[in-house]
Amino acid sequence: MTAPASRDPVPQDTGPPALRARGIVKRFGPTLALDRVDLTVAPGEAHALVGRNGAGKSTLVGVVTGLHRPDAGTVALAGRPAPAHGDAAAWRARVACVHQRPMTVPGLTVAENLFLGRFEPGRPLIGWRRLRRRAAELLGAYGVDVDPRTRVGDLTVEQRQFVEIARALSFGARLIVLDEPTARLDARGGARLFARLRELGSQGVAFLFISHHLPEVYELCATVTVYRDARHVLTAPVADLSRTELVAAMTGDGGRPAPRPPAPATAPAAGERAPLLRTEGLALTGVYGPLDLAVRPGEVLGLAGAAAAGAVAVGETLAGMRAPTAGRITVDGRAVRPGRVPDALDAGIGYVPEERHRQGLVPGRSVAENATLTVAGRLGPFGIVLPARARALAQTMITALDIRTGGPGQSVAELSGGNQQKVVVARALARGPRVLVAVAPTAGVDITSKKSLLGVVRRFADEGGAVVLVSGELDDLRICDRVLALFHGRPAARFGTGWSDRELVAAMEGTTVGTATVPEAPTEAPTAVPEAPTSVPPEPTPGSGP
Ligand SMILES: Nc1ncnc2c1ncn2[C@@H]1O[C@H](COP(=O)(O)OP(=O)(O)OP(=O)(O)O)[C@@H](O)[C@H]1O
Repeated sequence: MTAPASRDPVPQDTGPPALRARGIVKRFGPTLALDRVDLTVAPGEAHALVGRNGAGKSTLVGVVTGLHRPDAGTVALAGRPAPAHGDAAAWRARVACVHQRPMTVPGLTVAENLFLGRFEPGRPLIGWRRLRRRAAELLGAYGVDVDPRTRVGDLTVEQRQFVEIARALSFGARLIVLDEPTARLDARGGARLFARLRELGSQGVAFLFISHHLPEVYELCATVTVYRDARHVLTAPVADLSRTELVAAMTGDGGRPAPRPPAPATAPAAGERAPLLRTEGLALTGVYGPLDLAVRPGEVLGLAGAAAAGAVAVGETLAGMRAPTAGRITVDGRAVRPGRVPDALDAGIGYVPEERHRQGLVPGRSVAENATLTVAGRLGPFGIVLPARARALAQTMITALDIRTGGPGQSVAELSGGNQQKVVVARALARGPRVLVAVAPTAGVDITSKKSLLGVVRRFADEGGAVVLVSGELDDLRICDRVLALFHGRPAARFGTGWSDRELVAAMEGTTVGTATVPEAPTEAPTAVPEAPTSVPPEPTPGSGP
């Protein structure tokens, strides 16, 4: 991405900081989300802001982008005081945030989105043709190769992010906040994004980078700031801080150990080896298949691949969210009616969706209500939910999954992103499913919680459940007994335990290296039934995994 020729490149380390936040305090009711925190980002600097779920990162982003009014403290952008709270246009001209979730309007074209909010009332309207031409010029100037007539909803995540960055820069912003920008990109997409960010950085554009993925912090950023429990803990050059030191700063000394989660309600007898979940010829035309999967009790099957690989759609089909065009699904030998969520639930399939904001949570409801949504029928007579019972069940889940919340009665909308994700997992487990289908379960979850959450998934299997874990994250896939890599919806390679990162990434990208087995038939089911339970790799430890 190259800046337009008219923009003078700003040399690094000159001029006032791109961002200077001092003594920021922000409360939400009784919650102190930020306690006198500071943050300074130099021009052209890529600055990481890291911390555990609930540390206050998103709140700080809200304050420095004009979304939240701080209770105390000052914000200056490029040496000038930040605009007044509520003056959205003025904020947009100074700083922009590229979120995990699209902020662009999916139904509008790229051109329309680029010029959204740019015309003030009373100013002459611009013709569509001119709008498209100007959009093409703007995209060209920033090196974004996208047709301005494309609907934003039809863009890939990567293209959408580039459009959002180009849009922000065209408004004049020289500070861009990136909130987990690589969470939904594959490895190549992430590399392309970083390359463009570096280019922009060399032209003086500063980035505030929020990520739970520590290797990315080391790869992209010069400086890192750590917040913990609403406080600023440290700011240091990334090169001066080892991974262990960084994790220690994030977790502090009082890192709570992950308690054991409740066992699945209907754990099958040990030694039962018939597949619990099976698919036969499962296919969704143009997306994936046909697929023959077989997952036994005690097993975690990984489906590796980004959304484009069809892996997410397989998960959605198993959960009844999508009707397949062919094939069938059985749980414990019984056919599950396809395309219906209630039937999948009744068959014992628990589901952790990818898009927790869209599919996962009811925002206005409490943690207890959300966590127990799928078990309402069991929480009291005649379908009446007894709040005390719901709260008690939710409290078990809060403890088991280390959900940082004021209590079961708190609204989920008030939780940090990572803690919301844990509520989604809690809900999937609340019903005591026999099969768990989890799509990108650790997205947005901090390093310590990630470990405990993957531990929960692994234990669910160890206690007799069957798991299908759909993810492009290598750390997620490390807990799997077997991994099937999909490419364009077809099995590209399968692995037992002990694969190398390079092998698996290559398989997800459609090439094979090393010891991967390329399935001849469209099946991943092992030909021989293992005699003993497959070995479980050790859980990632803080410091050894991101
Ligand atoms: N709108 C809100 N109402 C009430 N409390 C809130 C609200 N937004 C955030 N909080 C609380 O403020 C604290 C900080 O949350 P924040 O979202 O800033 O954390 P975070 O570091 O971004 O976490 P994550 O990594 O999980 O996204 C949390 O305790 C959270 O519950």
